[in-house]
Amino acid sequence: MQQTIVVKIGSSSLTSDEGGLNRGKILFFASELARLHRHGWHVLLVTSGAVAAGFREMGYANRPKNVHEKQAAASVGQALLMQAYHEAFAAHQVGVAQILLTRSDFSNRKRIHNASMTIEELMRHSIIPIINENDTVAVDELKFGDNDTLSALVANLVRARHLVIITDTDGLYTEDPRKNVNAKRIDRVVEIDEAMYRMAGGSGSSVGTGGMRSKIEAARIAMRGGVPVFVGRVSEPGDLNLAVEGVGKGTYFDTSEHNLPMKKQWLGFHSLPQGRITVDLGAEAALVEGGRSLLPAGVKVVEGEFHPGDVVEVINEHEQVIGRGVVNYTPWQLQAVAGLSTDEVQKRIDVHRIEVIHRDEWITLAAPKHA
Ligand SMILES: Nc1ncnc2c1ncn2[C@@H]1O[C@H](COP(=O)(O)OP(=O)(O)O)[C@@H](O)[C@H]1O
Ligand SMILES: N[C@@H](CCC(=O)OP(=O)(O)O)C(=O)O
Repeated sequence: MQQTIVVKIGSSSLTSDEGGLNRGKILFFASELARLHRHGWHVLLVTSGAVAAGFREMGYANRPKNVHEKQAAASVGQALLMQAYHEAFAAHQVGVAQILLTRSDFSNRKRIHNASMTIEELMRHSIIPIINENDTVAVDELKFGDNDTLSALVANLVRARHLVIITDTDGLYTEDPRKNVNAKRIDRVVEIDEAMYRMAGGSGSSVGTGGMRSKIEAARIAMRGGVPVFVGRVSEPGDLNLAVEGVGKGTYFDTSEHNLPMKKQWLGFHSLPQGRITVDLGAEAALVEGGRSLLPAGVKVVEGEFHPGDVVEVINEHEQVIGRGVVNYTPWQLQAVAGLSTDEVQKRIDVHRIEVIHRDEWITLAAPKHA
């Protein structure tokens, strides 16, 4: 069976700070990807660069910050981006297709199933799907913002053998290497913790958006889906092959212990929460460290209009998201019994299940606290 590889290329690798596409770089990446394709891989490309490619043509001097300006620039730039890839891949007799996705597509089982069927059909015809966020319709709170997270969700969706995130630095450093020349590269990561997020700064260029922080977040999502990740530089012919062979210029995120069942992947990374529950310290420890269910006693605040069976986000007393789960109560039931012992709850209301969220329908999203 052919193996699938997802490659994400960031704006900083395709364009310049002044805007506009760098055609030389597009030709280079197309030849690197075509090489993998020839070697028998199913290749999926997740590419940024639409806003960066389009803003000059729109008449803006710099990358716009306002959402509508960005969306307009992206709709000009997306066409330029696809045209450039189409020409570049045609030189290798490889066809390409455009797929634009938003987070809400991943939350809807039917839509994501359709996207996945389309991708399979394209791959059967040896066509490379080129994926970007659908910037025109993505509303603020649903936006991936950067494409790192999108690439991880795609990699989990197609059960990729590898996710390669190409950027303009050769991996994750102990600090932003643009700010501290003495920062050291981390060659291999087996577990992502809070200390790692603290090492990562924002974007180093004026065209990129996510910085290393969003790459770590992407690596965390992909690792939990069982997909190993490489984050680094691909700048010389053959570099992409080296990255896939485990000797690339970058950081490798290992997956040996991180395989989540599909149901929990959906819960954690694709579902769209319908409400928020704030829990106390004891409940946080029970959920995150004890692997236990959430009981009414630990509930402090209930927000949103959800129904039993919906997914809700759970936050701690510091307003940090600690995870998500399928809720068994309506908001009014939960408000009526928040903070009460199980005996008290059973006296007051009639619920199908006593657990607010059962541990089998829960996923922890907070990074482990050690280090
Ligand atoms: N700890 C770190 N290690 C490596 N790079 C970092 C770190 N913290 C911040 N960065 C910055 O992240 C940038 C890459 O992210 P970004 O500009 O968003 O690229 P892309 O467009 O490829 O997504 C690097 O140029 C670097 O300046
Ligand atoms: N969808 C946007 C992606 C925004 C972006 O800059 O992302 P990235 O370069 O991955 O940090 C675009 O194509 O411009």
